[in-house]
Amino acid sequence: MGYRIVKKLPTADEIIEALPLSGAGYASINKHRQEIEAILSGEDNRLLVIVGPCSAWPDTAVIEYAKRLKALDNKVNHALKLVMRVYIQKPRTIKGWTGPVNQPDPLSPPDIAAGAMYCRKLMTQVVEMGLPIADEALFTHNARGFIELLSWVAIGARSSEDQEHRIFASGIDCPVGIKNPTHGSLKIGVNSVVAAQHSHYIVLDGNEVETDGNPYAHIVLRGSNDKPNYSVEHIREVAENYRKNEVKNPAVVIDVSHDNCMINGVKDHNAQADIILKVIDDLASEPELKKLVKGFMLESFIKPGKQNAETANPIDLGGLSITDPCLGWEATEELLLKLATKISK
Ligand SMILES: O=C[C@H](O)[C@H](O)COP(=O)(O)O
Ligand SMILES: C=C(OP(=O)(O)O)C(=O)O
Repeated sequence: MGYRIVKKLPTADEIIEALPLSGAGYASINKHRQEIEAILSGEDNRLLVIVGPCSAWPDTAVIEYAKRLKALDNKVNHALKLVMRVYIQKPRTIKGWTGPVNQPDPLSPPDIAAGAMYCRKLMTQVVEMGLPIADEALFTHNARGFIELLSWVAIGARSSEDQEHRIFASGIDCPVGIKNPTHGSLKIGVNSVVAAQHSHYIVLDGNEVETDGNPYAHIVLRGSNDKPNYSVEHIREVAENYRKNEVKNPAVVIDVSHDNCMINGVKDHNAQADIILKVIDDLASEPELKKLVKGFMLESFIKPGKQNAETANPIDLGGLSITDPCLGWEATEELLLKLATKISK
């Protein structure tokens, strides 16, 4: 075999038993999922905003961010449904740190047992604060113990055409946003949504299993090849593909980070705020498309920008991203207050 066993890991049951979630925590997840489903189906007119750090590290800064987001939520929840990114697993374009779930200290060697405990503890703490949380379902074979804690799940741009990820999305009881693939085809992005909305037969724990199909699967536009895809034309192309495929609960979320915030080949975290406001303005004269756009995603942390964990000396532990650059807290707060006012008019 082309691998070596490093050590035995705790089972998902052992991790859950060591770091349980309260009954109130589970009840709040159910309520958040239902509210997000109501936004996606058009019953609730609020905008879904998935916001938070690119990667959930370090835990102290993530908790500090969650406290600030919770306080802001009290001011904007009449107009916005905030969901915090607690992203514990990171895909890479080629290679690099794959998130705290595998390496809870990015400056020390991987330690998956410690990573599981770090992530479950962090996620349960944020859920117990009453905030809904989101993560990318990247390592799907390793999902139990984390996936139940989420109120919104992403399938990433590098995974969206992958059959295992589509089928995984079809079998989870949680709204799932599927990114357009990195090469940008919106037709393939919509195909992924259609696949996730259908049921599939798979092998699971030695059983033949039929998944239910996920009626709340929707596309997330994140740009491609250094170019944006949040224009009215791009949204119209999704709408046409949705119609042809009779997609249930047709919805689009626009991720204003990633290739959507590229300026001259570099991610400009500050551009995220302007893009959201521009999309809202552009949609004002497109009532049908406006109905389709149910929300936004942005990458935001306490401090603006990013640092390189390998070269930073000393590393900043106060909420400065070690993966994609993030909008800082002050700019995030200003943007979300402005957005809530703008859409309430
Ligand atoms: O959101 C994070 C990154 O865009 C994604 O993980 C890829 O990162 P990389 O291009 O730095 O590898
Ligand atoms: C990696 C992410 O996005 P994408 O899959 O769009 O690159 C992310 O949202 O953290």
